[in-house]
Amino acid sequence: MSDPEIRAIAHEVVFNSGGEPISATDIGELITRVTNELPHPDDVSRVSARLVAGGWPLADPHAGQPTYPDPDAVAASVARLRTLPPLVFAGECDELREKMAAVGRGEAFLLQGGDCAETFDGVTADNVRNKLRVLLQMSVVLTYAASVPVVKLGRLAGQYAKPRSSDLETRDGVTLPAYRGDAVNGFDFTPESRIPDPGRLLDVYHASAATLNLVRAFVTGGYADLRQVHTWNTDFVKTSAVGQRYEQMAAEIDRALSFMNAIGADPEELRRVDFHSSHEALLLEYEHAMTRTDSRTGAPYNVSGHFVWIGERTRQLDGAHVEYFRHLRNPIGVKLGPTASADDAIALARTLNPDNEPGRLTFITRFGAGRIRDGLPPVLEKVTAEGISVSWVCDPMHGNTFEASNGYKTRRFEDVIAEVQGFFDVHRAVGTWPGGILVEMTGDDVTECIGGGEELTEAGLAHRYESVVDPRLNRVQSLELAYLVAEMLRDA
Ligand SMILES: O=C[C@H](O)[C@H](O)COP(=O)(O)O
Ligand SMILES: C=C(OP(=O)(O)O)C(=O)O
Repeated sequence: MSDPEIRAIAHEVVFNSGGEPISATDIGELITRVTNELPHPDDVSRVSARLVAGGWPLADPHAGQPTYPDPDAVAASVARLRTLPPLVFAGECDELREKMAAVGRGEAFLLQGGDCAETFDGVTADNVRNKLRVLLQMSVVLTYAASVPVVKLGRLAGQYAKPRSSDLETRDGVTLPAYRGDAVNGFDFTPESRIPDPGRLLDVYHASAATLNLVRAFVTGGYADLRQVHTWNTDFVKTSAVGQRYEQMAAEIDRALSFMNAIGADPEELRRVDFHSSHEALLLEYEHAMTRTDSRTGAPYNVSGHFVWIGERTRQLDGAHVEYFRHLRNPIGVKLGPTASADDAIALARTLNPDNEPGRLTFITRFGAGRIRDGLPPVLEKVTAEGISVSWVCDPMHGNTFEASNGYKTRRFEDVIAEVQGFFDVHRAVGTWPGGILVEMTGDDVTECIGGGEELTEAGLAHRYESVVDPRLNRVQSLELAYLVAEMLRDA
């Protein structure tokens, strides 16, 4: 089928909607209909591509925002969200900002981790505990092996919305709106499930509240007590090579604790940890409804998470997300991918942190293993030369995703390590502090990223692939990463 013919069909699809802007949901249905008229499946994706990317009138004023079929239902959810209690306190966000300032000064290291996309079904005690457990293990490894204070930040209790590279997903010739996270629509591949449902925004609130409640209980109620360092090392991890290495370290920590006990030292810091929550603040309806004026200072805080970030796809200087974030008092992050120039970064910093306040702004770089050594230096050098106060964090996941030969979306553990190593090397060369890592990981024994000490192969991906969007490091890979990063930190 020729381009003009495809264009004609696409035109017809648009005019079938009466010339009105049409939503992603409608497009999904229309394209499924058009599919029946097209002789070859490739033509379907060509039509989709034209509809979505070719300047057709999509009713999607803000990048990454769903188009809800019923505006009244959205208004009702937003109105309800506005009445609900905060999930975090402004004072806690201020504490985290202070900690991020220490990261920016090179006095601490950020460990930020959790699922790519949380799911409502994943809100179980086991799941939350497993994630927390591996974060605690990673944090102890980094602190003990590198003697650097670690700021612990969960990518959890709010990470329910995902930006997608395509509005549509096609399976076996059927095209539907893409899954955008449990905050928006269902993962099931049916037209009903993929319709954006604003009732889910309330589910996000309740799922986040339940998760945060449990995390708070774990970190203050004894589970995070350093004397539990052995009990975090359980089941499949304990028998792995890295689990045994951890066991030796835990024994050393035990001896040190016994010594402290013998001399009568029992600092409170050993009994509990500071732990904060973070997510990408993508859905403006939700995030805005969860923004409250702090009674102490009169300043607006997003009270759905301590730290929120702007994603790579929504960091346009004149975009809705930058405009929203500029008013918040929370510590905030911005992703910088390979297309970000030094001038982009400087303009973002000037807009989002006009007072150049330490701890307020974090740049999370995600260039990819093959590009970080060329892409990061010019940005880092120019931002530093401008005297901009920012913490630098490496996301070694999002620039390293590819589709395996068997169709699974995956990442190579080796690429993840190579990007972190590149990040450390570039910072050392420029004379700046490699402030932390943001990783997509889970506390379970999943098979989503290939490589690592257990040498997971592409064929092995099928064994236990559970992520609904991007592949995560499993618990053994996460611990291996922590040891490798600890070595890099020691050298830094
Ligand atoms: O987590 C990040 C993004 O949501 C994800 O990488 C997008 O994936 P896609 O390219 O499959 O839409
Ligand atoms: C979508 C994400 O990353 P990025 O914006 O860097 O693609 C993410 O961290 O979930």
